[in-house]
Amino acid sequence: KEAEQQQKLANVVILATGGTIAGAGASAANSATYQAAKVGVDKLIAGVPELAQLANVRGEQVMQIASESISNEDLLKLGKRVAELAESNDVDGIVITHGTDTLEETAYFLNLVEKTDKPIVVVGSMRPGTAMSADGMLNLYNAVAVASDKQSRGKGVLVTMNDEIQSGRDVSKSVNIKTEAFKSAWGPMGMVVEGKSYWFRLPAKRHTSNSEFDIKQISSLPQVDIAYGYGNVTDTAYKALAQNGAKALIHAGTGNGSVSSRVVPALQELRKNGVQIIRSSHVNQGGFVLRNAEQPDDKNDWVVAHDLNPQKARILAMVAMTKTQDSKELQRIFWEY
Ligand SMILES: NC(=O)C[C@H](N)C(=O)O
Repeated sequence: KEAEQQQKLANVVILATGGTIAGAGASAANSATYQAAKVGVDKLIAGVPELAQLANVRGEQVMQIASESISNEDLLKLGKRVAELAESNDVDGIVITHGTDTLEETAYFLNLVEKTDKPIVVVGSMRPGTAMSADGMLNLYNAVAVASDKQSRGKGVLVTMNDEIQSGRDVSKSVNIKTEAFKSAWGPMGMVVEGKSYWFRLPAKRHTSNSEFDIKQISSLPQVDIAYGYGNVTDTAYKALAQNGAKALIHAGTGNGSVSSRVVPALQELRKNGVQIIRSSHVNQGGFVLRNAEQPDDKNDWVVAHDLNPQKARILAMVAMTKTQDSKELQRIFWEY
């Protein structure tokens, strides 16, 4: 009977990378003061015995770090392991436990480079497992539920936080102290309640199987950096980043991705020297940067990130520049993904 039941369940692999979901604090009252990346994947799985009713679950520890320290090499390592598992006949879905600080970057990266329709769900928590009202257990339970559900196939990389199913492309950490930390300007795709998914929308942008990018063909990512726009800004950071080898600079601009008159000449000069200039916005609720609005992008040969926030624009620029150095191609990619 038990063997029969196991055969019916989906096979889900949990790839653990660290973060607060694997964090531990000194006491149950420590919801914000704790160390991330302390608990191993087997202990995480053992902490939620109900997972066994959703799927045949096994875990792998890919790394054990706080997500603010994730490097491009870490992204590639994780991406390649996900691709291997996705190709395996005995894997139906993949869950990635991850720190929340850069979860939106990793989820978007995988959304761009994994050539599979199998569900890939990235999940984290805002409180460590040792805290009162820890959110990691339920978030993980929800992630496994979504990853084992056939309805989740072909919808791009997903993020389950706070009972919501979000698109890995759109979602962003918007608050750093609440459990309802993850928001998308365009709304969640669905809800997951008591282990069941309820879907409301589909992503409109290219992703996974329909993407022109493939992790198996990417061996390194170019250096792309971000510089912030604000009152009284100077061009020092932009120039220093370029001097240090940045192939593209994401301008985390004010409002419409506007650029200070004190910075414009340096960016025009950098573009002439081959550095790609990509205008995004650092507004909190989702930017919307259009070509030639605020700045003459056609004349300057700059690119706009449209609705991608600066950190997501960095991910897309890196992935795109593994294939093209042409600014028009880059802009086409920024519209399509
Ligand atoms: N809530 C968290 O996971 C934050 C932690 N600094 C991390 O990203 O690893």
